Amino acid sequence: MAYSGSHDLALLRKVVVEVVEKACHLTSKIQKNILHEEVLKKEDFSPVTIADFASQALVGHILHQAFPHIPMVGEEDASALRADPKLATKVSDHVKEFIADISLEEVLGALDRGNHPGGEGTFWVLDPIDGTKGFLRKEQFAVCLCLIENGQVLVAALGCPNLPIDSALPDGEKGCVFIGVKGKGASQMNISTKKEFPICVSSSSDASKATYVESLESGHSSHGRHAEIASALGMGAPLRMDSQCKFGVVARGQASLYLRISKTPQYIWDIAAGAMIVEEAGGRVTDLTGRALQFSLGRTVGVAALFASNGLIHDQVLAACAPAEDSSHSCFV
Ligand SMILES: Nc1ncnc2c1ncn2[C@@H]1O[C@H](COP(=O)(O)OS(=O)(=O)O)[C@@H](OP(=O)(O)O)[C@H]1O
Ligand SMILES: [Mg+2]
Ligand SMILES: [Mg+2]
Ligand SMILES: [Mg+2]
Repeated sequence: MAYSGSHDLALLRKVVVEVVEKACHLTSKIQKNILHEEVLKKEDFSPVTIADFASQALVGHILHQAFPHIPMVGEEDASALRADPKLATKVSDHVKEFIADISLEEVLGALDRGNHPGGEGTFWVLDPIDGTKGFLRKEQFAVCLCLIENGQVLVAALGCPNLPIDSALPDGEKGCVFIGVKGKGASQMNISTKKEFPICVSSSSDASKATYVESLESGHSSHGRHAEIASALGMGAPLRMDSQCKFGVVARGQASLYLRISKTPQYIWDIAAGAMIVEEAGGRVTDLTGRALQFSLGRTVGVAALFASNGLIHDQVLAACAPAEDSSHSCFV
């Protein structure tokens, strides 16, 4: 449906793509030589690195300069860095490579812009590095940014620095940005050449011939439950990959289904940008009962289990989910 609100979507798109590209360059550079002491463990034992912090500070600062009145929901904040001045300086030095005159206090302030609670209204949603474990393995990760207005994602970009540009050439050139604009479709841009082309989901309605994609880490979603659903649909082995790159590969038709059956409510920064890009590419994203995801509830979407498909096989997947799922809050099996 066409957007009829007051935002200039073309301007938003330009800023979103530029800032995601910058964050891709910054994070890719850090990824090459990241040191053990540049990785911290969060309270939930998940990793966070100087690259996550630098990426959020860079994006938070640029967005604040361009749109001072729009708040941001971001995965990270500055609390760990305020307690570790040496690490804070490292982060600040990386951000300074892109914004020469930024001070350490401005870097920390830009990071803390991520503390917005979400809900109704207009705000940015940022995952400065999605798939931090993939980032540390030197595999897939994504910089994920979108703008949400009253629960609707208006503009979204997924920067995927290590994803092959052409899925038929897995050893070929890497680095793409997936872009979606509400009502205007989705596209894929080559990070180095800036060449861009429209993308669409796969046109196959035969679920048994479809490829599905899931998280690499079995702790993030239930590989066992996914396998049961895939088996009921006659599908073969999954493609495994870290991060919201999974939404990108569904959006460009490389896979027809992304299953994410977790046990904890999913954060909006892990889902919103990728889900909108799949929908703009012609696909569908719902919980396991077929309900649309809600991005106006706060920092999570309220459900633990969801999937993205090419749309054509969506009802078959819902039927395959139904026997064991009496609600969208499914559990590990
Ligand atoms: N236990 C558990 N359950 C559910 N979800 C979790 C869990 N642990 C982590 N996370 C979130 O998963 C995000 C990474 O998801 P991925 O699909 O990239 O995982 S994987 O790396 O492919 O395994 C990851 O995002 P990042 O923190 O941005 O990497 C987390 O938000
Ligand atoms: Mg994390
Ligand atoms: Mg994430
Ligand atoms: Mg993250």
